[in-house]
Order: sequence, then structure tokens, then C-alpha cells
Amino acid sequence: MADPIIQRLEAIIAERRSASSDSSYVAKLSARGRARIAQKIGEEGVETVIAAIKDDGPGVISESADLIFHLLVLLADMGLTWDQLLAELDAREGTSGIAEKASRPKE
Ligand SMILES: N=c1c2ncn([C@@H]3O[C@H](COP(=O)(O)OP(=O)(O)OP(=O)(O)O)[C@@H](O)[C@H]3O)c2ncn1[C@@H]1O[C@H](COP(=O)(O)O)[C@@H](O)[C@H]1O
Repeated sequence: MADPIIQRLEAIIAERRSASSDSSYVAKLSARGRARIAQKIGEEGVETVIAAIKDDGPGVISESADLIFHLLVLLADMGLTWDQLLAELDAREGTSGIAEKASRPKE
């Protein structure tokens, strides 16, 4: 079960997706389409990497929060949930990382 803050954010994002783009960042970003949402995840990921390389702990926390927020916006756009993501992690628990990689579908 998702953490309460994640549950609240999922509910807020679901509600804000259909708000006015003038008053809501979620609505504005969602209106720009899935490719733009996905691009934001890439941008926030790069900003997290840069903060990590600079050994900037508060920066990593802040950029990671942006990253998770934008991931939630993407999941909502695709009709997916954080609980599904947690279930995937849960299914991997206790397996070796090497074995897990070998069991993944080939890309
Ligand atoms: N957690 C967040 C959150 N984290 C980051 N952001 C926004 O994400 C953006 C990231 O900054 P960037 O500089 O990369 O992007 P930008 O220049 O603003 O926008 P782009 O044109 O580049 O896409 C900023 O505008 C932040 O305000 C967030 N916006 C909203 N939320 C949550 O979503 C809720 C609903 O927000 P609204 O949709 O605005 O009502 C809020 O109450 C918050 O709880």
C-alpha cells in the first residue's frame, strides 16, 4: 500500500488533470501530452544526477522529489498506480539482482 503522501498526491493529480491549465501545473503538463511528461522525468533525472555528482545531498532530495512527482503524473496519464510499482518491487524482493535481470523480457 502506498505511503499516505503518495496516496494524497495520486488523488490530487487525478483531480488536477482536468483543471484549467492556467491554474494547475498538472493540468498544463498533462495537456502537453505523454511525451512531454516523459521528457520531464528525463530532465529531473539528469538534475538528480548532477546534484549527486556535486555531492549535494539537499539537491538530490529536492530533485528526487521532482522526479517522483513527475513519475506520478506519468503513471496517472497511463492509468497506472504507485501500488502497481510497489507490487513489482515487492515481487523482486529476496531475488538476486543478477537473477532478476536474467528473468526480464529481452528489450
Ligand atoms: N509536488 C508538486 C510539484 N513538484 C514540482 N512541481 C512543479 O514542477 C515544475 C518543475 O520545474 P521546472 O523548472 O523543471 O519546470 P517549469 O519551467 O516550471 O515547467 P516546464 O515548462 O519546463 O515544464 C515546477 O513548476 C514545480 O512547481 C510540482 N507541482 C505540483 N506539485 C503537487 O501537485 C499539486 C497540484 O499542483 P497544481 O496542478 O499546480 O494545482 C500541488 O499541490 C503539489 O502537491
